Amino acid sequence: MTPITEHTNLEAQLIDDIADALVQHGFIRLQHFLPEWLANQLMHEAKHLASIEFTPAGIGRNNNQQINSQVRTDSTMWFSGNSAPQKAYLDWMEQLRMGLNKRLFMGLFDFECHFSHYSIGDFYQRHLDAFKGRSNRILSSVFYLNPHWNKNNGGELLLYAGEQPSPLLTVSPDFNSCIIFLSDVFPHEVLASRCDRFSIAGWHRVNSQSAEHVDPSK
Ligand SMILES: O=C(O)CCC(=O)C(=O)O
Ligand SMILES: [Fe+2]
Repeated sequence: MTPITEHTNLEAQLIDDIADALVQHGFIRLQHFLPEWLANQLMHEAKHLASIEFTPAGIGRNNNQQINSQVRTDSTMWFSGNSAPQKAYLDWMEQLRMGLNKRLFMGLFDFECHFSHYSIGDFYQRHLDAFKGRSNRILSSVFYLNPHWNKNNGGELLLYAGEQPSPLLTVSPDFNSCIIFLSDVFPHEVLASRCDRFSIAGWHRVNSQSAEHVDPSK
């Protein structure tokens, strides 16, 4: 296996493609997003930590986080950056942050993310990750860690165009694939999963100090 210390760089071409897609469509779906060895290590870490470190996902703000099992039932663990695979993922997303700022002047300030585990029957109802002008979350990304996912497993992410009732995009949570979208543009939901489903949900944010309303996400 390739050692985790191997230097990984996001190709300029990939950042160009992401930037172009965000301008044109507001989202992009990517296969083979990370080097295979890194995706594997993240998958193993998620599976290992799921039973010992993950906790029921919260909804709401910092000090007033409530678990609302009507809205979502997954379990999560925020990245601390303490393990090599977490560091490598954060580094990858940092390169994306800088690349997008350079190309699109998005003013992205930082990135935060958590592992998610949806066990059998878990779902996340239709929601927006950010409300226009009221959140510092700008760009949502979901990276998937599920080899051999098939249609019978459910657990698709549905992405909607605004209030439209039928989805714009149905995303199967396939291993090493990723979806990136503008946080305040696309409502989305996770259909009930019929298998264990692992992912990393993350947000590139602008500086909350300069946001009109501060809306911490964790
Ligand atoms: O896991 C997914 O496909 C999406 C998760 C999500 O929407 C979120 O965590 O905000
Ligand atoms: Fe979301």
